[in-house]
Amino acid sequence: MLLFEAGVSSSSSGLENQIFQYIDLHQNEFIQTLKEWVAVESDSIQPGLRQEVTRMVELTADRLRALGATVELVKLGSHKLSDGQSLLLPPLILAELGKDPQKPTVCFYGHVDVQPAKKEDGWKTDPYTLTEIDGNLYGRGATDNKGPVLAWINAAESFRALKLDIPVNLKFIIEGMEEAGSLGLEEIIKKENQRFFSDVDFFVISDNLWLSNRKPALTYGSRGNICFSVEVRCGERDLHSGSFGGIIHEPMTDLIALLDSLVDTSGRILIPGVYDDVASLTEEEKKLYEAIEFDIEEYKNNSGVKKFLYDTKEEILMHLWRYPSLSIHGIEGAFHEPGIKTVIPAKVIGKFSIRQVPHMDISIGEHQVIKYLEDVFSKRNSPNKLKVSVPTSAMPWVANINDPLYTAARKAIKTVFGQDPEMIRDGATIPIAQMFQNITRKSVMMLPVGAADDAEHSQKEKISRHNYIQGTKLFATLFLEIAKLPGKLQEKSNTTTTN
Ligand SMILES: NCC(=O)N[C@@H](Cc1c[nH]cn1)C(=O)O
Ligand SMILES: [Zn+2]
Ligand SMILES: [Zn+2]
Repeated sequence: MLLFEAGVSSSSSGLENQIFQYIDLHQNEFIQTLKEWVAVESDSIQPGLRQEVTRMVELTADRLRALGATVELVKLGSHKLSDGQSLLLPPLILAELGKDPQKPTVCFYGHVDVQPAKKEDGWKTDPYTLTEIDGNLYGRGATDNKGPVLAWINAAESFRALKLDIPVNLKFIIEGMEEAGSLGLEEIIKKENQRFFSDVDFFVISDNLWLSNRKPALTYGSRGNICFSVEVRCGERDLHSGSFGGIIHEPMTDLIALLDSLVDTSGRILIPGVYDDVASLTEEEKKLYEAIEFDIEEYKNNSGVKKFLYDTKEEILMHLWRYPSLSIHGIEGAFHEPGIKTVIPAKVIGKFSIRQVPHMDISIGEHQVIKYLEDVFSKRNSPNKLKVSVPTSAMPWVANINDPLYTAARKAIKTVFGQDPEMIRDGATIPIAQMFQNITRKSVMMLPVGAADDAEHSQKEKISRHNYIQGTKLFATLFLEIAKLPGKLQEKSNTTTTN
């Protein structure tokens, strides 16, 4: 069996200690860089902030160049906004550090765009000023995903600073549109499959959280997502509700009825056929849920919500990971500011999404939803215009946990955190996971460093100093563990799915 020649000797624990010491000593510098990154309002959702996303991508490229990496900024073109205008997408980073044919090649994916955040949303600290309170680093993007991206870069930097050979070749794919559905990404992965990705052995994504506040996790699945926009329009301009209220079919009333028809009070999706293709639950899979350590009270506390739809650990985990869910996100055109405005909006757009699971199909899901909404709408006898569109969608992903990449990660987690990881799936969507697996047929793993209470997308997003610094050590240790793997094994053993 061929071993990757990676310069790892039997004294690798001494090597690890040397690297860990360096990381501990330089932790404040690593936090300072995270502070500089969080200060960039790289919100990919609001068109007015697109320049900041591009600036953030360029800052990341500078950091990679400083590491010694070769960096390509790939143009992704533009996309259409709902008002018909077209907007440039930020470039995508493809970078590489090391090209030794004797070493395995690991490609790291991350994103440097963030969800919107405003102090007025209820943040206790300014979302774009990384603020340390009781060992936690609060700020938008701290855990999703600037912290983990920097942890990976810090890990490589630590080898360089210590003049140690990095035992793997590193590749990076860093995007600026993940939070908006990874626009333009799939095309590039297809295009680069025979070039940039051709020599990649392993893909590592660190863009999710542990299941617990304390216990590390390794992730082998994520849900997909179909995002829907439902537009109802009565005319060209808003109307005075004193002059027209009571004599017209109001778009908002139609829209609320449509949105209200989607889910029942138990959380069940009411669209006919939605559950038809959901993978059936096997006895073997059932046992996986029973064996997982999961503190319902802790998870509830993290959410700030008093009661969940389900009471048992198994039901909760299954409804997060292996069953679809439907969430309503917002209404464009609705008057949402404080005060009273007695208007009838002429056009409103409702937004909701369906998290998909194996073996649901995106196009079947789209058709089911469109047909259902048209049926519900037709029963209202409204003369208004209904338009349903799908701005973005992504497929679910499940990997084979017996892949050697997972073995390497388990060992690295045990070394750094002193305990075995919880093997988990994630209820969120990482569009690139299934793209990597489908297109490249290589091993894909998600290795989170953030804890369950990191409040991704929320008003108190944070990463703890501990997790950021231990996460940096984890990635450095992973490089060493991957270098010890038997070569070429991964060709045989990826892409098998476990539902
Ligand atoms: N950190 C991952 C994440 O939050 N991903 C988004 C991606 C997405 C899916 N549909 C639109 N964006 C998520 O909401 O899961
Ligand atoms: Zn993310
Ligand atoms: Zn996110």
